[in-house]
Amino acid sequence: MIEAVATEHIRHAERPLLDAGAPLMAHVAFAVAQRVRHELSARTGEVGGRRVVVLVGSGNNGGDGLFTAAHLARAGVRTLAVTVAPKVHAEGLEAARRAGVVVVSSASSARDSQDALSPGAAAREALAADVVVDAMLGIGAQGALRGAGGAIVRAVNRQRPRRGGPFVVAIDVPSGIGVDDGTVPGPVLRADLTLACGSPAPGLLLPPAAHLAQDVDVIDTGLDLSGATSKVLRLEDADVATLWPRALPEHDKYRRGVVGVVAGTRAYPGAAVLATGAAVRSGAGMVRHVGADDVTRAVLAAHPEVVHGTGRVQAWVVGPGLDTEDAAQLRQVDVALAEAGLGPGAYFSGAGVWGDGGSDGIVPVVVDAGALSRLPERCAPWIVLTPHAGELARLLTERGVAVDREQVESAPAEHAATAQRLTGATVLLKGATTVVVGPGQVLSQAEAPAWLATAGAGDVLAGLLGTLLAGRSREAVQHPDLVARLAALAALVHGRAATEANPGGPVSASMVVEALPRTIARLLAD
Ligand SMILES: NC(=O)C1=CN([C@@H]2O[C@H](COP(=O)(O)OP(=O)(O)OC[C@H]3O[C@@H](n4cnc5c(N)ncnc54)[C@H](OP(=O)(O)O)[C@@H]3O)[C@@H](O)[C@H]2O)[C@@H](O)CC1
Ligand SMILES: Nc1ncnc2c1ncn2[C@@H]1O[C@H](COP(=O)(O)OP(=O)(O)O)[C@@H](O)[C@H]1O
Ligand SMILES: [K+]
Repeated sequence: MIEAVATEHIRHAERPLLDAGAPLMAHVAFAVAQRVRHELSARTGEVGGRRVVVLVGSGNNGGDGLFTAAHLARAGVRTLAVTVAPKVHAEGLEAARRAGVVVVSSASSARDSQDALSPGAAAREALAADVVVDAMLGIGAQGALRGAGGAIVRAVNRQRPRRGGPFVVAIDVPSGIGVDDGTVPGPVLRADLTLACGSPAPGLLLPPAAHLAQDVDVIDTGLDLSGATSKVLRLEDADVATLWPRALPEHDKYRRGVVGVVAGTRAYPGAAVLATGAAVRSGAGMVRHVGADDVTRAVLAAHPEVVHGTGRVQAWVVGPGLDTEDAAQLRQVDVALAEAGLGPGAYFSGAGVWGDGGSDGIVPVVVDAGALSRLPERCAPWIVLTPHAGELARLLTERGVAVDREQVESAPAEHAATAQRLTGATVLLKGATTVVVGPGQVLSQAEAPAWLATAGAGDVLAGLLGTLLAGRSREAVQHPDLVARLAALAALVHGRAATEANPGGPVSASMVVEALPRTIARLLAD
């Protein structure tokens, strides 16, 4: 599991080390220089004589960059440091100059001096380099990258080819991202490699900034972050075996978990086929489908093991392909929501109301697509909402927070957290990076290949999550912390199955369903 702790905790953890004189910046610079040398040699076959441009800001991130430049120059790299602020880290500057780094300034105050380089010219230098080191801003960033740095990045972004071009290494974060919320308030140089100092900042895991950070590695600076409370988590493949509901010899099909799926209409039978198929193929003990007869016929033709009609379940999946005109189906959605412990109009007033939780009547529910409009005013945390950005915007607007899809996409974590607060439910917001917010928890998963943005993929995710919640139904109700993790687990496996279905190429939702059993087996064996 990757943990990105809020930058206030990083600051707090740095303090005692810096007060004790620990050479953190020297350590970071050495590690960054090592990686740059490694990349140069892997990409060009040599280190000496290659060209590196280091973009240097006013704070300690710039200091990291200047000491990195000094190391590289000493290794024979032709190193140009472009400062983007009038004042930069003094010792770093001296070290860089002493080592033979060519230092020029793009800051507006330096424009008339001999060592000045216009942002346009600096951008050309950067584009011609083998490696660019982005050391303009770290966790001290406030708002959009301003001044010469912003101008250089805009110019580079206009001309940088999609493939080829310089390899960009960001120190700590790509400069100018929202370090705690993952927003992208202005120009940012997309990094091919991000070397986080001590701990990744939350913005490296949260979209849309996460898409600009790509490959993230952490330089261990010895920070003690054990007291950090505010964080973003990302599950890794190694976490799957710990969280997955195991098939045990003493389990019969009921104990393995029964998933009830209320999905599909005559207009959209495919959603029911995909959601039930995903539930079956991810290992549910039994899957029941509730819907019109001809929809069930389509379901049974594809998955004969599905059982038609209602009965006891350990988790519900409601909403994929739902017809909001179908009164019978909507009634069944309301029944499922009522079985979560909170019927329409009911209020959740603390765990005590539900005794020890996990009694037969209380089961987790995945609420997708058409069923999102049936939510009670307050939900238990074991109700998991699975909207995409457009659906989340609608849900928030209905609850008095008027936002559109673009606003949700520009700050997904914030809007998912608002929805979590307003509903009480756990919220899984789908996207290229999927964000899950439960009470006091934020997780982010980025396994999905871009090919997964295809019709029906969301139905597959809902069915898969249904199996996970059914398999750990009681625990999910008794320990709601588990619910957000299971939702993130579903997103991880969904993304991995999409890759496994056709590595590097197009996938259909049905192909993802097909790939689930072998993907899960591989992840459990890892
Ligand atoms: N964690 C660890 O173990 C270690 C961490 N270390 C490193 O320290 C870094 C944090 O350093 P930091 O505190 O000096 O902040 P940093 O981001 O360099 O610069 C802030 C300065 O930038 C400016 N500025 C702000 N916003 C701006 C904007 N939008 N556009 C333009 N300018 C803007 C603002 O100046 P102002 O404009 O206000 O005068 C402010 O003074 C951290 O990211 C990591 O790299 C290592 O050195 C050691 C081990
Ligand atoms: N750009 C993308 N890259 C990777 N995965 C994506 C991207 N966009 C969406 N997805 C994933 O594809 C699925 C689409 O779900 P959804 O929009 O509900 O589709 P549908 O309603 O057709 O089933 C979600 O799991 C989402 O996380
Ligand atoms: K940076």
